[in-house]
Amino acid sequence: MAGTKALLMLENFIDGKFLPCNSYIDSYDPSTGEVYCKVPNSGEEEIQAAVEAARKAFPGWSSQSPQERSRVLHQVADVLEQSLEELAQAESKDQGKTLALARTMDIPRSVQNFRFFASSILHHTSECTQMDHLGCLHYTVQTPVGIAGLISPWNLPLYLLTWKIAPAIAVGNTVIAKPSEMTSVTAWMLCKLLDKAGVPPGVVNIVFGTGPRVGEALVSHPEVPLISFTGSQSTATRITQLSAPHCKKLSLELGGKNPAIIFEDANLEECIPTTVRSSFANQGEICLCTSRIFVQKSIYSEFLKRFVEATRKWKVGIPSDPLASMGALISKAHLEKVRNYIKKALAEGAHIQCGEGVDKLSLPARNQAGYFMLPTVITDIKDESCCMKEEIFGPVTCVVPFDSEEEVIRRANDVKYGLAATVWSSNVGRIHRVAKKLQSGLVWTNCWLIRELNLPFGGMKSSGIGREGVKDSYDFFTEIKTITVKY
Ligand SMILES: NC(=O)C1=CN([C@@H]2O[C@H](COP(=O)(O)OP(=O)(O)OC[C@H]3O[C@@H](n4cnc5c(N)ncnc54)[C@H](O)[C@@H]3O)[C@@H](O)[C@H]2O)C=CC1
Ligand SMILES: N/C(=C\C=C\C(=O)O)C(=O)O
Repeated sequence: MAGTKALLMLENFIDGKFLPCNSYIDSYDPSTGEVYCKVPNSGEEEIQAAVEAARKAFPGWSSQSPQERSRVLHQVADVLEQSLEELAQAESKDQGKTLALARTMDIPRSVQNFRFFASSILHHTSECTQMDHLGCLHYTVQTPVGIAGLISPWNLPLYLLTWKIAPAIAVGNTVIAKPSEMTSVTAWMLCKLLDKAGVPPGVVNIVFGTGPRVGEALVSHPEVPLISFTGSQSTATRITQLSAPHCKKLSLELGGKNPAIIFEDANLEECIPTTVRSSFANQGEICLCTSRIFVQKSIYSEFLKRFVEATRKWKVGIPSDPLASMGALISKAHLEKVRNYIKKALAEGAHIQCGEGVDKLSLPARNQAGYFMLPTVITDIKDESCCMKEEIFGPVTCVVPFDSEEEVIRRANDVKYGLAATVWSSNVGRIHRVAKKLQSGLVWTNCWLIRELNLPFGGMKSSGIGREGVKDSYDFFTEIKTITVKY
């Protein structure tokens, strides 16, 4: 038809070759609501082909020296860096995030992921003990597990996919990755760059499709001894059930209901802009985003006034708008899910200080069908509300007062999640004391999202199992063995 744009057709990448699929899934541009891409709707057949390719490549790749694998990973980082703009444009169009965020966060961090593990792989040491009285020496060795199954989400597509691929292949595994069917384009673009970077065929295989179909085929495959997953708790439960008969190694990085705790001695000049960003960055679609803000009563009114003013300046716009702080949410269904939480809050008697249903969102005509909403601040809401207990994963945050340190720690911990938290105070003793008592795997104090890749990343309680980082990822993607030598 006249004016019909050609759809972007993705293909699976198996054994270093692009292969078509016999059925496809529509993939949407979140800023327009239009189908612009077709993603392979793969299944067991494609997973079996990927397993055969990964199995064939494993001996060669795992026997390479760390130095050689490091060299290849640096080359992957180089080609990603050279394609930064193209990748950023694609990520923004596919996920709905602003182009500015893709340029400054998503793609640079994808590059860093490869560089980081290319370096760290050269510095791991093993352990050794002596039993001289028995004439024994004991030492450990760590070897790659084999074929790593990697399942990544739609919120930080290339950023989180490479956070799994890089360590997995750095230690000598081969991988089968399944990105989210909603954001598959940059993974497909990565495949095109792997050959250029000298990654041997079969080392990285990317199979596209839905979770229940191809995701479960990957999770259930007996030759895939390990699954690294980031996404929702419900899916993690399913993956755990399916992998249990095979006793697979699992890393589950799940969601959060992250508190910000703001004491009366906080530096509000720093706290407010950072807490706006921690609440609404990437449309609030980051597992580390703040969605509960506890403010000490003596400064509650001042904080709320200034926080609402600052939130109203957090501009929603089309992703290519250089002035936009926030783009479109990932899907129509997700937008409705987030909006329903706001309706539930209103039904419980809460107040909407700004955003959805209060302020007006103006968009160009071609973006009216896009999945946009305003950053929304809810107050006068009870701790028992679903908006204070459940992961909304959108640009919605609740602001509530508290009196004492003991009270706020109890309330902040009173959720099933335990991923991240921020604490704001100029009293360093209080910072250490509160941070230690919070049930969170990550606590940022007087800041947010300053990432130290060398240290463990992950959550407790329903926020997941396992950690990722230099030693944690190395230990996860390898099997450790203790060898005793009697002399
Ligand atoms: N990073 C995080 O913490 C994320 C949390 N979420 C939460 O999950 C909610 C639902 O988002 P979804 O995209 O549906 O997340 P999801 O957990 O269903 O999807 C994440 C990945 O898992 C795959 N998957 C889904 N079902 C599967 C199955 N049965 N077996 C194997 N793989 C499967 C998906 O295809 C995707 O690649 C969000 O609203 C948010 O609350 C979603 C994405 C990221
Ligand atoms: N796992 C997620 C974010 C990780 C961020 C990082 O490693 O810096 C998520 O949003 O699901």
